[in-house]
Order: sequence, then C-alpha cells, then structure tokens
Amino acid sequence: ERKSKSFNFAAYHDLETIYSFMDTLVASHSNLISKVNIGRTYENRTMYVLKFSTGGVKKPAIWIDAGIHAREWISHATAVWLADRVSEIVEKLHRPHYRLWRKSRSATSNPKCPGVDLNRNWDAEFGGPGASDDPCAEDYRGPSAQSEIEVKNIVDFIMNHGNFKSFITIHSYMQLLMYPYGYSGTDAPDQPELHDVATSASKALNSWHGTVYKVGSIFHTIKPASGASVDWAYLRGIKYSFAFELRDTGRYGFLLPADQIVSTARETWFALRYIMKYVCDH
Ligand SMILES: O=C(NO)N[C@@H](Cc1ccccc1)C(=O)O
Ligand SMILES: [Zn+2]
Repeated sequence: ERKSKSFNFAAYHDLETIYSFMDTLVASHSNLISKVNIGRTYENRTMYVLKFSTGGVKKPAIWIDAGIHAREWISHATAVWLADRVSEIVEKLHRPHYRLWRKSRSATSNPKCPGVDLNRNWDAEFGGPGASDDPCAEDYRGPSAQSEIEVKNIVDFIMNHGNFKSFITIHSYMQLLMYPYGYSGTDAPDQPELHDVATSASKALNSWHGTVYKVGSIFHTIKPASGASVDWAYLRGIKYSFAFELRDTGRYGFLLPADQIVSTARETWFALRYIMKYVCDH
C-alpha cells in the first residue's frame, strides 16, 4: 500500500515534509519516478526535481514547476497533489503490458505479482512438475488446487451437470492438438484412441488451408504441466479431453494479426467438428 496515502493533501506543508513525500513517491514507484538533485538555492537548500520517466535519454519532456514565488502556497500544494495523481496515472499506463498477460488477476502473497496460472490450478497432480509455487512465475499454480474462483466455477458447473463426454481447452500458440497427460510422460489408458481421434482431427484441419498441427500428449508435445484442466477432466472420467494450441508457430505468437482470425477459426472448426461427431458416435 503506498505510504503517500497517509499524506494530508488538504494542508500546507514545510519543505522537509514535501521532500519526504517526494521520497515516498519515488519509493513506491521506483520503476517510473526518480528524484533528481539539480543544484542548490541561494540559502543552500537542495533543489529536487521529480522525474517521471520510463527510461531513455533526452526524450521529449514536459517541465512543470511550482513555488517559484514563495508566498503562492497553493502552487506548491497543487504540485504535490499533481505529482501523486500523475504517479497513479503513469503507473497504470505502464503496468505489465496486459496484452501479454497470461494469468488471472487475484491477489497473491506477493503484492508485486498478482495472478495465478489458471491452467495449473486444477486438482490434477496439483503442485507436480511443470508448475511453480512462485507468485511471480508465469506458471504460478496458486496456493492450492481450485483456489481460484474461475477454476472452481467451471469445476462446479461440470460436476453438477455430471454428464460431459468431452472437455476441450483452446490456447495459443504452436499449432498443436494434444491429449492427457500433462503431469506425466506415462501414456493415458485411452492414449491410442485419443491419438487416433486427434490425428484425424488435425488432418481435417489441414485439409482446409494446409495448416500443419502436431499431435501428441501434452507432456511429450509441449511440456510437463501439472494442475492442468485437461488432466483434471480426463481423471474425472471425461475421456475425450483435448487441448488446442492455435496459430502460429512463433512468427507473431500471441500477437497474431486479426486478418488471420477467420481462417484460423474455420480450420479449427474442421477439427472440432470431427471430434464432436466422433464423441457423438461413441
Ligand atoms: O498456455 C499455453 N500456451 O500459451 N499452453 C498451455 C499448454 C497446455 C495445454 C493444456 C494442458 C497443459 C498445458 C499451458 O497451459 O502452458
Ligand atoms: Zn494458454
């Protein structure tokens, strides 16, 4: 919690108090704000500037000064308030780039690292290989299985219904069609059948635009991953459980251009349609 929250913006303060407020601001936004000593006054006081910057040298800048005339106290007080406000705005603008955010937004034991990887939080070998207990890790599994409301809601929905035959989770990217297990390299009991279904589905996909998918178990195809939804579903008896990794194979990665959406969706439909027909017939 930023200490500047306790600062009384509704009062006029002496120089020492204002300078200690500046130190608080810098401490709570060390990635954005620095205090620059630009020299001394006639009576030998230090002149500090609050520099708001995300780095770089001699970038186009805006100068704002306050209190050049000592008696104009509202000017100093306004500048202090503005500094606090700008620090919040700039912080929001430069928060981790959400576009590449993977995890949820839940509070964790580390205020600097919110969020849990919702594909490591399921009750399927939770805490096994391929998941981290470090809240700052991209594959942070959370404090316990199903600790995340988003996971719990899906589990409750599926368990209350009680008659799901297939569980399919769609991710990107790498162009893969995978089946259990993620938490172990051991073959699932239904591996031969699941491999056949996934292979046929990937052929149907390929027939449309020629996009090539690899097929295999999660563990062997992409990586070990414990606490994954597909494994949870399979272990709960939902046999036809698959994971898609859509386009591409790395050229654009997560930033796939919008002009590939329709062609990606259409080819994926051919694979999904095959799986859904197969599930209905078995
Ligand atoms: O999220 C991504 N890629 O972005 N890939 C999935 C791979 C996966 C899929 C299904 C089960 C386990 C693991 C992940 O959660 O790591
Ligand atoms: Zn994913």
